[in-house]
Amino acid sequence: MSKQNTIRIGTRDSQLATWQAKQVAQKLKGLGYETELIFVKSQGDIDRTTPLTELGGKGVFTKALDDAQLTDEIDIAVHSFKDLPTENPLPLKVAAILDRADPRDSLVAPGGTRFLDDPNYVATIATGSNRRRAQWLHRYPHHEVVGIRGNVNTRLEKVEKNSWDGAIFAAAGLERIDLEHHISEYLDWMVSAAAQGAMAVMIREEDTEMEEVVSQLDHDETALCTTIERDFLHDMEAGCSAPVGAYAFIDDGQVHFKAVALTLDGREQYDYEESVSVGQAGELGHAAAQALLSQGAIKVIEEMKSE
Ligand SMILES: NCc1[nH]cc(CCC(=O)O)c1CC(=O)O
Repeated sequence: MSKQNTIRIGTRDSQLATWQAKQVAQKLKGLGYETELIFVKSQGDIDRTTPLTELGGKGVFTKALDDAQLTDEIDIAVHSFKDLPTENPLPLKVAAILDRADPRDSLVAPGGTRFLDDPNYVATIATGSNRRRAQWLHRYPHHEVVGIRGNVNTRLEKVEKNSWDGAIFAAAGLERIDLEHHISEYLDWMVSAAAQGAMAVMIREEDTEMEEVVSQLDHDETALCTTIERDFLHDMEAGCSAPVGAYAFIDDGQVHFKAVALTLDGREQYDYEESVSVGQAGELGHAAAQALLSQGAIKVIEEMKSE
């Protein structure tokens, strides 16, 4: 790739996706490359009402970008890594995983969070995610969880308009577009989605020039942690809409990993927690899936498959 050629960066057109693509553009500029943004609408963005679980699940947000890449309309695509299916049959690959932002889930509660302390109050919480729903109901079995769809901005609007007590958002999504003041509480007890808060840059598999360019953006520690998380998700064979969480972080040469799988109603929860040295961490995601499946989490997967 000669530096005078402009790198065409494909992105969805939501505010968050645009912010993320601009971040990549800025980093590439810092390395001396010219870039241009190309906006691509995904089915998930066009149809904003059908629940994601019914829209065909896997890849509803990524397919349009994949197509644009395969037809050479764009050179690279910027994705929220958690939106990328763990299996990819296309001749495309992730060439860089960027330094992770805040991985946590957060609660937006326009009327405050005091209701959380009242064991008799039947709160209504909005989320479109089975993972968030199941973990919320596990902790607050007397609450009601309702579905919500849309990008970060439209979901926030819905929370302001409805009489729900709260809605759950990825903290990174709100922070990136300067909406973190809406966060009422960080849900430190909730296990995040695999790769939440991390961005991935995709290239065409054969594009060695782009690979050389983009791999300069890769962040070793984030790559290791998100690989463990996604190995776990993959082995749970549960897909992106499964009530499964996974989070790894590195501290002082140790990888700390937490994984969780729940039944959709949140009544049963299977937990895994392990710390190993960085050099030993390669199989951690696979080991966690093995452990949880043999403890009975196979039930979670069977439930997902019958949905
Ligand atoms: N599910 C959509 C999605 N994909 C990535 C993010 C936020 C940014 C990230 O987690 O990297 C969000 C919004 C959310 O979950 O609230």
